[in-house]
Amino acid sequence: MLFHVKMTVKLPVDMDPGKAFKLKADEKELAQRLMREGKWRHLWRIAGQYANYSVFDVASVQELHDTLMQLPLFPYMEIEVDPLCRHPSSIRENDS
Ligand SMILES: O=C(O)CC1=CCC(=O)O1
Repeated sequence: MLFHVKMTVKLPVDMDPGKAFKLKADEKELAQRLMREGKWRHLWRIAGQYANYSVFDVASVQELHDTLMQLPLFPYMEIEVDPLCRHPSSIRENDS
């Protein structure tokens, strides 16, 4: 199942810089593992914002929820999720 996810990061302005650095490093490590596993298909920066558009490919809504909740930055993100399905006019046969 494919999901389009918008993540907007809102770190407290007074967060300790060392803590922020560690959170971002841990987030990157987990994100790259999920990308290697094929679960985090796309990760795009939204220009001019501390936010991203991502596409996740997971087995269920529950797996998406569990995955998002384990992200180190989860407590500091606003997350919007849209489920995706195939568009009948798409020419990309393998994009399911
Ligand atoms: O910087 C972001 O948009 C949040 C994030 C997601 C994966 C990552 O490494 O950072």
